[in-house]
Amino acid sequence: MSVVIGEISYTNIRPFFFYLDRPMLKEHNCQFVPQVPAQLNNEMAKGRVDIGGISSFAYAEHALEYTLLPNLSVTSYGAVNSIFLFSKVPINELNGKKVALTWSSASSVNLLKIILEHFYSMTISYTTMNPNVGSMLEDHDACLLIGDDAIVAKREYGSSLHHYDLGELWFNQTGLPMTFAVFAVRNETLRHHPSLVGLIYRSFLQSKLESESKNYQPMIAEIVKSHGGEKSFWDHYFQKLCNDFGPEEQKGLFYYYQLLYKMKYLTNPVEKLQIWDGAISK
Ligand SMILES: C=C(O[C@@H]1C=C(C(=O)O)C=C[C@H]1O)C(=O)O
Repeated sequence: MSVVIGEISYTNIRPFFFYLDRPMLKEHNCQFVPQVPAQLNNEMAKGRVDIGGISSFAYAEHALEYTLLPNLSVTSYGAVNSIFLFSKVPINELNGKKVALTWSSASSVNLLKIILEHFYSMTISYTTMNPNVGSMLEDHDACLLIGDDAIVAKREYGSSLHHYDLGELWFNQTGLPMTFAVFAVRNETLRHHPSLVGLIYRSFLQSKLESESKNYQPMIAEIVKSHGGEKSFWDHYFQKLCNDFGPEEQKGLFYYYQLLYKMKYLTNPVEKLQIWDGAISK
């Protein structure tokens, strides 16, 4: 039986995948599934993806069925540079208005609800749509995009629309980092394949460390070719993202979960972050 690895199809997850020895992992019966976060969240919930990056919100919905992998995340301390609310009016004029949300996200969609409803005390009407600013704003006052869609939209609409970076709005209100993606494994997979989970974990960690030690340069060279944009943009983007998942990142994430539960966007509270402690020994 193979172990299915979820690979978020956005550039922000690349440091964990760029240096993976894929042929070796495939020999160990691993399979890779590249999809946007909302699809991976769903596939993991259905048991069709076993391990990999998912929206941090999806972990909260399945905290009793999944275990988090330590030291791995997509986190920002302040501006994340790829999660934007684009708006026709300044953000403080959005009360009672209509906001379109990309269907590809879970963490950022719920973070936006915290920001607008809790921090700004607004009532908003939401619609979930394809991530296309033009069609989203036909009938809405603002729209949320994430990942590479948001990076491209910022190039096009950055000077004509108000735009707000959700990582920055969160940090200004809380002083805490925001973790958008975590690495999780289904508890069932961990029970059946503990040593393979260990091998996959160490491979992610090693790829992250190698990416960092090379200052992301070989990876950025590829991204400039495949995605366009200035090298200086990508340098800044990856320098600013934090890929750790230690006590400070966990504190920010836990506070996000507490607010979501209070606002009834989570049915059950997350009592604790269950983090794998067998990572090194297995
Ligand atoms: C930083 C980002 O984080 C992503 C945002 C996610 C979400 O909103 O659910 C999920 C995974 C992350 O890769 C981004 O997409 O720009």
